[in-house]
Parts: sequence; structure tokens; C-alpha cells
Amino acid sequence: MDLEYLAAGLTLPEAARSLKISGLTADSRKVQPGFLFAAFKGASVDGTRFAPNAVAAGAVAVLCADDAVAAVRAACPEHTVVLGAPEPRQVFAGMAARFYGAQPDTIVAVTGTAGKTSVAHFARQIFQAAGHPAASLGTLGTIRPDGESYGGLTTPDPVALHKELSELEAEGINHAALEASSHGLDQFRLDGVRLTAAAFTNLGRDHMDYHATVEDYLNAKLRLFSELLPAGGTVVVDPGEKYADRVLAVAQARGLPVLSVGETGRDLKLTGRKPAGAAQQLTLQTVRGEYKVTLPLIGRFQVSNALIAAGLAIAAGIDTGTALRALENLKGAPGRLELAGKTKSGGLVFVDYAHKPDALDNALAALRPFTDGVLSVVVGAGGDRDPGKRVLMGEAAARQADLVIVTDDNPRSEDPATIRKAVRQGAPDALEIGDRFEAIAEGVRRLAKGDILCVAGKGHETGQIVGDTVIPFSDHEAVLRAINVEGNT
Ligand SMILES: CC(=O)N[C@H]1[C@@H](OP(=O)(O)OP(=O)(O)OC[C@H]2O[C@@H](n3ccc(=O)[nH]c3=O)[C@H](O)[C@@H]2O)O[C@H](CO)[C@@H](O)[C@@H]1O[C@H](C)C(=O)N[C@@H](C)C(=O)N[C@H](CCC(=O)O)C(=O)O
Ligand SMILES: Nc1ncnc2c1ncn2[C@@H]1O[C@H](COP(=O)(O)OP(=O)(O)OP(=O)(O)O)[C@@H](O)[C@H]1O
Ligand SMILES: N[C@H](CCC[C@H](N)C(=O)O)C(=O)O
Ligand SMILES: [Mg+2]
Repeated sequence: MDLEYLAAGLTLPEAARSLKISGLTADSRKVQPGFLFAAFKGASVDGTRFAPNAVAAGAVAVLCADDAVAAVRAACPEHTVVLGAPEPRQVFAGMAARFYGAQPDTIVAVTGTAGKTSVAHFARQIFQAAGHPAASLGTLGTIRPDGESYGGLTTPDPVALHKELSELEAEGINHAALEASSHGLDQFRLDGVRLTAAAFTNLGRDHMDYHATVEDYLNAKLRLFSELLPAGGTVVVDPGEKYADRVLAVAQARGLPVLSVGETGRDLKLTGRKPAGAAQQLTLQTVRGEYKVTLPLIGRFQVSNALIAAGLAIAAGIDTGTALRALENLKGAPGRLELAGKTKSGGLVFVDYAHKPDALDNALAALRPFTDGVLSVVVGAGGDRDPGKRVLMGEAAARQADLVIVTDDNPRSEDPATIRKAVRQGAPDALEIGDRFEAIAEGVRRLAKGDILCVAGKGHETGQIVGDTVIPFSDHEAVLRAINVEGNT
């Protein structure tokens, strides 16, 4: 592909215009002959120092920040085409979009601290129910009608993302729902994706290791609405959520259509919510009249997620009745308030991906009405992630649960005992059992009829990251093993 086409918007030296580019990457280790290498200053290393290696591996062009051009030119052979841009990650995302070309016609995206995976999972199911082959891309990888593939990041890097989108399009999958993480938005990973609608779930404490202030974190999320959603794209929001007003202000300033949901929403207005066993009976006022919907999920927050997903589908052209009827068959995302086992004594064990204070608060609050006896939680916090959230997670656990067992999540490079100590500062009465299986087994052992145990933090994950090693570990399997091994009669 011609560099001139890929680099639309950049001024190219005459000789570089017809240069053919065979692929692109921001990782020098993935360069092949004829590639363009994007040299970014990263969180841990300065990628510009790998430019000579990239050229040695066959890169014919290097993209970097304007202020790095001179150094890259000096370090690389003379024939290397070096392109500078004020925001090279954004330019690179546009290049990836042009290189891979095709995308599903209808793409919706969701951002927010909690609920992204659930909303994307639900939107995909609603599109499918409306007869459109659909995929979701996010924390769970890519889920398409005929299978799943796991990518690693919630929002993939632009090359992986656009390759995936073009493959979906080639497979005839014309509807997709994406999770837009704050890292992804901040690093321009999603720039170049053609969006039809975008949603905001909520904003709570997270990633304060990466974003300097809550305002920075919010601003990263707001990029989805202020910069990525094109003119005419619909903003979907629950105005009752904290910070929703900031999203609405962006929509208003840009004259974007808004579809609002929830108790204070206009388009899908929630006027009634009654628990009905493991489901909830919802009453909704819409411009098409009143709808009664049985949502087969528990928890107030799942109602919010389901309505936001329905809002995205409606904004993408699905008929209101079809979208709302689809809610009656929704399946929760794996590891999100998922019933993982029942003990012989009649206690229930749920696995939930709550790994942030608000999420833990909400997950435990959602389980309380189903608890006749004791509500207990097994919880820890991940290493190499925002240490400030640890005490808050302990506090949320202690506030909402009757019994707290503090254990290890993914310690990564940190000392697990130090992490547990920080969590226990918020939950001083907690038991502490570092070994995650033993902690789950203890929780299971203590369950009596009517009790509920929530195993929080790892949800769908299938490994525990200790140092650089990933040890196979699944909360679901641990729960079943504990129920069998412990007998629990
Ligand atoms: C902090 C962070 O977000 N880092 C992401 C970022 O890396 P970076 O640019 O800062 O990388 P770096 O290691 O400093 O290297 C700088 C550059 O040198 C390049 N390099 C490096 C070594 C080498 O030999 N050659 C080379 O070219 C790297 O490819 C990179 O381009 O860009 C990379 C490419 O897109 C990402 O893979 C990487 O994600 C790391 C692995 C990560 O763990 N990210 C997490 C925190 C993340 O993004 N999470 C979010 C949110 C999850 C949530 O909401 O909970 C997600 O979307 O998953
Ligand atoms: N709308 C919501 N409000 C508050 N908490 C929620 C909401 N939706 C989900 N949660 C809680 O957050 C956890 C993670 O949910 P989900 O995976 O859908 O969010 P996410 O935004 O994709 O998270 P991540 O950024 O970690 O991938 C759930 O297990 C639940 O405990
Ligand atoms: N995408 C999140 C997942 C966290 C999951 C939790 N189990 C942990 O390890 O903290 C992150 O990388 O911060
Ligand atoms: Mg997610």
C-alpha cells in the first residue's frame, strides 16, 4: 500500500510518496521487510531507541513524535523515511484503519469504570436477536457467533484492532460492540474506528496509577464523545449516574443526539423494578409506549447495563420493541455475578469480577437481597495496580458483607502480604488467608442454608499472575473443587 495513502494528512518528502508499505507495527520485534515502524515514547521505555533495530529488520519508514525526528534520523541509515507528527499514536491509529480498510458497518462503543464488558456482551446479544451477525471486543477477547478468541487487552492496540475488525467484516459480521478503556482512549488505540453510537456507564475510582487525577481519568473517557464519535453519532447515557452531566455537556456542545435511559432517562425510562426470583421485572416508558420486561439477571447495576446496551442497539437502528424483547433472554457476561456453585448445605457461591471499590460495593449490595443468612466475600487486590484502591476495597467489603476473607488476587511483581495488609486496613475484622484456593475453601466451609459467598476480583480469569508466571487458576473451578473436597454437609 502506498505510504501517501496511509499517511493522509502528513506532508511527505517527494521520494516517499510512492513508497510501498507491507505492514505496520509499534513493536520493533514484530517488524518485517517493508514495514512502517511507529516509535512511541511509552510508559516504560522510549520506543524511538528501537528505530535502528526496526530498520535493520526491514522497516522502510519510521513514524515518531515531531520532537524525536532529528534523533531518529541521526540514528537510522540515510535512506530511511522518517515521518514526524505532533500526536503520532493518533496518526498511527488512522494508518491502521486505512491499512486494513474494512470495518463492520455498525460499531458501537462503551466506556465507564464498570459495566463495559457487560454492556458490550449484551449489545452483541441484542444485535444477534435482531437478526444481525454480531461480535463484541473487549476484556473477554472477541466473541463472535461461531467462537471466541482472547486478546489480552480490553482495548487492543490499533493494528490488532483493525485487523480484527476487517476480519469480522470479511466474515459478514456487520455489527460490533467495543469496550473503550481509559488507557485505550488515552493512547488513541480506537481513533480510526467508525462509530455509530457511544455509551457511558459510570465513573468511579480506578487506574489512579495511570491517570494523575480523576479529572484526567474522566477526560480520557470523554474523548470517546468529544473526539471519536463522529457528528450525528448518538450518545447513550443514564443521566442519574455521577459524571453523566459531563458527557451530556459534550453532547450538547457538539449537537450530538442523546438517547437517555434509567430512572431519570427520557427514551428508556425505568418506572418500575421488582425482584422476581433470580430475575427482575422492569417497567419501561418509551416513545413507543410502555413495556414490561423480565430481565433474567440480578442486581440493580445489571438493569443499568442492560438499558444502556438496549439504548446502543436502538441508536444503531434496532427497533425499540425488538431491543427490549431481547433483554428477556440476556446471558450475563462470564464471571459477572455468576452463580458458580451450590453447597450441599444450601449456600450459594457467586463469582464476580469486582476489582474496584464501587464494583465491589454494588456486587455485594446486589447479592444482599438474596441472602437469608450470612453474606461473605473472598477478596484481594491486584499487584502493580493503583495501590490507593486497596483500603477502599477492604472498606467496601467490610461495609457490605458480614464476613470478609482477604486473599491474593494477581500479586504480579509485588509482595502479596503487603497488598493483603493494605486491604485489611479497610477491613480490620477480616480473616486473612493468602492462598486463594484455601480462602475460597474456608468461605465454602462456613456456608449454611441461605448464606451467600461472593468470590470477587478475578471473574472470568483463568490464571493467577505471580511474578512473571501465570499459574492456572479459575475461581469457578476452585469453587467447585472446594464444594466437592470440603464435602460441606
Ligand atoms: C501502560 C499501558 O497501557 N501500556 C500499553 C502501551 O505500552 P507503552 O507504549 O507504554 O509500552 P512501553 O513498554 O513503554 O514501550 C514503548 C514502545 O516501545 C516499543 N518497544 C518496546 C520494546 C522493544 O523491544 N521494542 C519496541 O518497539 C513498544 O511496542 C511500545 O510501542 O501500549 C501497548 C501497545 O498498545 C500496550 O500493549 C501496553 O499495554 C500494557 C501491556 C498494559 O498492561 N496495559 C494495561 C494497563 C491496559 O492497557 N489496560 C487497559 C484497561 C483495563 C481496564 O480498564 O481495567 C486495557 O485496555 O486493557
Ligand atoms: N453498571 C455498573 N455499576 C457498578 N458496578 C458494576 C456495573 N456493571 C458491572 N459492575 C461490577 O463491575 C464488575 C466488572 O463488570 P464489567 O466486567 O462489566 O466491567 P468493565 O467496565 O468491563 O471492567 P474492566 O474495566 O475491569 O474490564 C462486575 O463484576 C460488577 O461487580
Ligand atoms: N484490566 C484490569 C483487570 C484487573 C483484574 C484483577 N484481577 C487484577 O489483577 O487487579 C487490570 O489489568 O487492571
Ligand atoms: Mg471490561
